[in-house]
Amino acid sequence: MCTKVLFLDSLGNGDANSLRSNPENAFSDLNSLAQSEKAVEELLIQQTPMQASDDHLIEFSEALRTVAKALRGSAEGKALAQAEAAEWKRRYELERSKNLDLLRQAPLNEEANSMEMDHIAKSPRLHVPENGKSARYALERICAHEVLQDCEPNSPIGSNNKLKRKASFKLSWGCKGQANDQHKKDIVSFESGNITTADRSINANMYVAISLTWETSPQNVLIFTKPKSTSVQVLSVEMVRWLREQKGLNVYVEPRVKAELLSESSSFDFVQTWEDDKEISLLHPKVDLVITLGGDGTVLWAASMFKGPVPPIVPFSMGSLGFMTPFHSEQYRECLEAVLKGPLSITLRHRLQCHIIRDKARHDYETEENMLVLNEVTIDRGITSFLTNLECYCDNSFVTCVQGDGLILSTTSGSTAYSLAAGGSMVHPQVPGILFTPICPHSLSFRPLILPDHVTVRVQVPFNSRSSAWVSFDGKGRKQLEAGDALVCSMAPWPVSTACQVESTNDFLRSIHDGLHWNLRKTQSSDGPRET
Ligand SMILES: NC(=O)c1ccc[n+]([C@@H]2O[C@H](COP(=O)([O-])OP(=O)(O)OC[C@H]3O[C@@H](n4cnc5c(N)ncnc54)[C@H](O)[C@@H]3O)[C@@H](O)[C@H]2O)c1
Ligand SMILES: Nc1ncnc2c1ncn2[C@@H]1O[C@H](COP(=O)(O)OP(=O)(O)OP(=O)(O)O)[C@@H](O)[C@H]1O
Repeated sequence: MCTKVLFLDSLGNGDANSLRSNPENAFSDLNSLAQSEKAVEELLIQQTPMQASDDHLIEFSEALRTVAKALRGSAEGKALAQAEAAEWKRRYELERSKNLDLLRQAPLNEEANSMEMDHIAKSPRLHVPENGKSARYALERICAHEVLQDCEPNSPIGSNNKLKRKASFKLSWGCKGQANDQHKKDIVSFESGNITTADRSINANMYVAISLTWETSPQNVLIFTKPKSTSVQVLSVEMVRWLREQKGLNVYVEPRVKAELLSESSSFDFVQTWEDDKEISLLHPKVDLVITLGGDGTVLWAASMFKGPVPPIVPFSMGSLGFMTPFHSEQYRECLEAVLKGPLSITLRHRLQCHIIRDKARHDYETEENMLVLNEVTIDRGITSFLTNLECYCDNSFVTCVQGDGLILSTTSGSTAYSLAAGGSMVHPQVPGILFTPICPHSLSFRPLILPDHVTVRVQVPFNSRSSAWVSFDGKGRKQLEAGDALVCSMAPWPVSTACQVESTNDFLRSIHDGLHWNLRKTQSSDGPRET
């Protein structure tokens, strides 16, 4: 009897605890559980005569066997999920590094073909980051801005006319951690116009005000406008004319806007556009500055046009809310004068890169394209009435299973959008992090989380899910996730810089005060009881 009690204790507590404390050992735990279960059976067979007269003992032993089976089932499930998570992670990392390599190589190869070595010799001073990068890095920087092609009016974006330099700029960080707040530290050069997130070892929280200084004057401006708005159309006509006639800039617009301008006057012939959406990928090397006329949706739209680095964006507010649109359209001349002259304060907004991995295409080399979001990626139940069943992993750790209407993975920029409506916290857009916000979870204890920016989040629809789920990217481009499909999401290396009216923190606070009337309350009068 004593032996049985000891055995019960080790099975009931020891194994379950080791599973909790060290999930990597799930497979070895499985073995020990299987052995334990077998031992229970053997014990029951050996001792049948004695237990036949002891009904309670039999009942107890059967209960024990059930517990052992349940534990084994759970450990099996966990081990499989972990093995699968590790495999997804491996595949994702492999693909990610391959894509990054391709990205790094692409401009260099293109440039090597089209450029003479004397261009390199003539290239201006380099600002290599202080921590030092390889010669290859330096060569990339030299090459990057030399090969950009200029376009004659009316020619499509990609046509090769003559070599032209894209305007270069540099960013500097006002460092609050120093004794003197005015201290500025150059982080990286932007001669190629490619803004890439700075070294992660830098304590991002120490840096507050980021300022952009033009090293050469911007020449090419791309304007995105909210469609079907008369006020926006009127302003765009005026602004394009001013940019050309007063500032002598090349202006690019979307094909729809060019048609609108031409219907206004044939003198807008100088405005450049593109014919084929594929040419949009050539926008970045051409454009020094992006202007948006609309609300936050137009900023999201503009950012979505750039699948890699994004030129600085100057967002004019012509909508109702405007968290990312600090500039007033009435003063566009003064604003643009100041921006073109520089230096200007910017908010460096992080983006998430998202990737769907289809179970059906598990063994295919080709996978779906990466999506970049400035606000958030949402996984929801779509039109089905079933609860979502979403298994979430952060790197290799199981986070939780979302049973409810869905889940929002948001940037800190998007923290004031859908995530806020679902109960997530508002976070300053320059704080690095990924918001993990459930939508109507069917559990009282499911509070939103904020994860660090270096993690990879994987959301998977399990095979036993009752329904599929739907993914949308900044509220657009809905895609279905079938059972077995997964969405993998991590911080993208290409942030979006938006110009500030005053400075990043000031603009953020103004937007939550003006846009949301955050914590607006009548001030209590002094006319009443006081602390004595
Ligand atoms: N329940 C909700 O609050 C809800 C539901 C769906 C989508 N959205 C948001 O709408 C965004 C798409 O915007 P849209 O303009 O294309 O669609 P839209 O025209 O439907 O506008 C959605 C609203 O969200 C605001 N918004 C967008 N980004 C914001 C941000 N970063 N901070 C604060 N407010 C923001 C816009 O100003 C707009 O008023 C999605 O990314 C999502 O965040 C919110
Ligand atoms: N250039 C564009 N081409 C196509 N669609 C666009 C473009 N710019 C904006 N949109 C879309 O138009 C919609 C409305 O845009 P936006 O949010 O800028 O204006 P708004 O709704 O008036 O602003 P607010 O919500 O602040 O009142 C968004 O869904 C956005 O994606």
